[in-house]
Amino acid sequence: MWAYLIGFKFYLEAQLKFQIIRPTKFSRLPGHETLIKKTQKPVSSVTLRGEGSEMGQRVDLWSEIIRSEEEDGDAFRDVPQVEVYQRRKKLEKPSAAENLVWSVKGARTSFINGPKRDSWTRSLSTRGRESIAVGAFVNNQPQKKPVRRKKPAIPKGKGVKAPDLQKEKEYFHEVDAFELVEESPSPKTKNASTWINGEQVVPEVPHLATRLEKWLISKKLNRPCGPSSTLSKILETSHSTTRLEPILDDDALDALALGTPESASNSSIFRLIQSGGDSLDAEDAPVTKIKAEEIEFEDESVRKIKTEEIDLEDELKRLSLTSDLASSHLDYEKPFLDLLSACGQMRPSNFMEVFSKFCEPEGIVKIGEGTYGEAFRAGPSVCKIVPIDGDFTVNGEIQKRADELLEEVILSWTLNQLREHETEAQNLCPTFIRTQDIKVCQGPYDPILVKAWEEWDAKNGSENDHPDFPEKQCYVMFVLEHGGKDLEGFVLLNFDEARSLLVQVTAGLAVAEAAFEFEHRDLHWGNILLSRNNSTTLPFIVEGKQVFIKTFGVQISIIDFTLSRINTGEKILFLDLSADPYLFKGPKGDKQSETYRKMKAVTKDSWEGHFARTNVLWLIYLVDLLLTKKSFERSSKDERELRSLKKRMEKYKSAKEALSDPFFSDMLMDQVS
Ligand SMILES: Nc1ncnc2c1ncn2[C@@H]1O[C@H](COP(=O)(O)OP(=O)(O)OP(=O)(O)O)[C@@H](O)[C@H]1O
Repeated sequence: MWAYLIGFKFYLEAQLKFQIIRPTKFSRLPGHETLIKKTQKPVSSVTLRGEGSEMGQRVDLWSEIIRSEEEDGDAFRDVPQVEVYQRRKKLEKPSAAENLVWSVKGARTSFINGPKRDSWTRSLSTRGRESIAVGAFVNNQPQKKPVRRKKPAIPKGKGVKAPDLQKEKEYFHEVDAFELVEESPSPKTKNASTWINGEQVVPEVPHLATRLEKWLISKKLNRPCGPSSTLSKILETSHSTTRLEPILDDDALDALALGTPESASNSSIFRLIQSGGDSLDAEDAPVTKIKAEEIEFEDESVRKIKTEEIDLEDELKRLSLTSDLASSHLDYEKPFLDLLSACGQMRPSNFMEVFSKFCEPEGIVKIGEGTYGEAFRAGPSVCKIVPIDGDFTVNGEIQKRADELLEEVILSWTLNQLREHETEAQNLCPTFIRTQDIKVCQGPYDPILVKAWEEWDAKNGSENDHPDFPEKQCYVMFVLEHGGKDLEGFVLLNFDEARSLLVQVTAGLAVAEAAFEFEHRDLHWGNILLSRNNSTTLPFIVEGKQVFIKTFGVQISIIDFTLSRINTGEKILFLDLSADPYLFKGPKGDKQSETYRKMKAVTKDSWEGHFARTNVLWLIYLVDLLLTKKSFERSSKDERELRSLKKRMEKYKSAKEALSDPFFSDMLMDQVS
């Protein structure tokens, strides 16, 4: 037992030395007193040896913790609290002046300046992404306005007075209910794999560790800490190749609450598992499994305990780690935590950490911008940075909220499934841009990014605000495959390239419709990217049928799923466009704004339902665009063909139906040519 205590003592020293004071919101842990009470008995009477305690002196650690907490309660409350970033509220009704500003790109600030760009996009300042759970039957008829999913209220204040085990159970059930480690299988694809390959780490907050940390912090406030211990070094030099897997089921909860130390250690809150090659980054998973053989103790006396007390080491380390998690995670709002979790992170990264995985800093070049995102090329990838959760406008728009981005994250990962070549895949296409990674970042723009931004501005004249962000600013960074140039800027050489563009978009939408009841809902020419390669065909599978589509050396990628609607199999994610009346007030006769209005007519302004016809509306827009806005080598016969395609498309209800149009037939092949 003495060895147990030496280890524990070292642990405490390590904590006091290395613990960064991250004031936590203990009030968010209902019932923690109960947990402590349930777990205190088996470990309450221990003997401390060594520095700071007399040999053989028996110390009731939990009593000590509880007593000192009571004594220091007020002092502890004085620990400075880290401000929690507030999510924005829904916009008030806009002023009449704002109403005048139909958000033509480049005219976000005023009409007087005139648009800086030929094309325009929309203002969706009041839009809010919605999701609803998928029922057995999805009613596509106009429905009542969806009610935003309610999150359970986080208990405020410290006063969870009456210990009640049932409440704890409910709390954990509640936490479990919001975990994002859920799989999002497609309703119709065979690919029921997790959408992030099981890489998430769900930050369960262990009450025990929090309680201990609180005590440690209070101790740190009261006395200086000594030199580092060997144990602290072990804790510090954790391996990066392990990750956390939550296993907090009922049994584990029971064990944690009621069990002996043995049972508690056997059913710990986190199970440490070895991860594969490309799993979480070191900074994302600061967890290690300590093997007895690997531990090098400096102190000979401690060496003796090496083999017999390894479980204690594990437990102490786990406490340390989970204590870390607890303190950092309690500083965040629930939607932000969910977003972090969906991105496989414990905390936000900084920009350069992420960029450095793809290229040298000098290699970063800005390549495009949207209302919300700034796109930078980083090696073979594109990093799209979207500021979130700030309380000031960016590019004239209120910043998106973490929960809105979370849905876009889920949507992006879900669409990735359509690229997975599995033997029994029912729906497959390479049309939607591949999402390689998504990370939450924090901090001001790095000077390298600012420089890249300014260089692009000097050349192209940015419509966006100069990126001056505060320390606390958070962002979502989408790491995407480079899809090429957008249709607006891409020079189509001939009719073959144009019709390949059309067939690829149509087939891609048909596949996504079949797999996920997907509608893009914003397929303007900035959201279709094109690149040239040596391909002649690309493989698609639509509802189990394989086809090869002629490319004529041009491959397209669809981007920007902000307005998109999808049925992941478990949830329907969509943006309630009825909250953004300006979207439908674009210039008369403009094909893009007419398309939004036509969508509104089709959906009857009820956006949660599946209306595959919206995809056809964007196909018609594309044909129009090719006829009127894009110049490429074409004959009058080619133009006639395009016009009659457009006419026939008026009858189609879905991209799938459109795909069977004779216009496409000679571009769809059963076998590779
Ligand atoms: N994967 C990519 N490959 C190449 N360029 C890209 C990629 N993603 C984005 N871009 C460039 O960045 C621009 C802005 O991206 P995107 O449209 O996704 O941003 P946004 O803020 O959502 O735009 P919007 O104003 O339409 O809401 C694109 O028009 C394109 O030029």
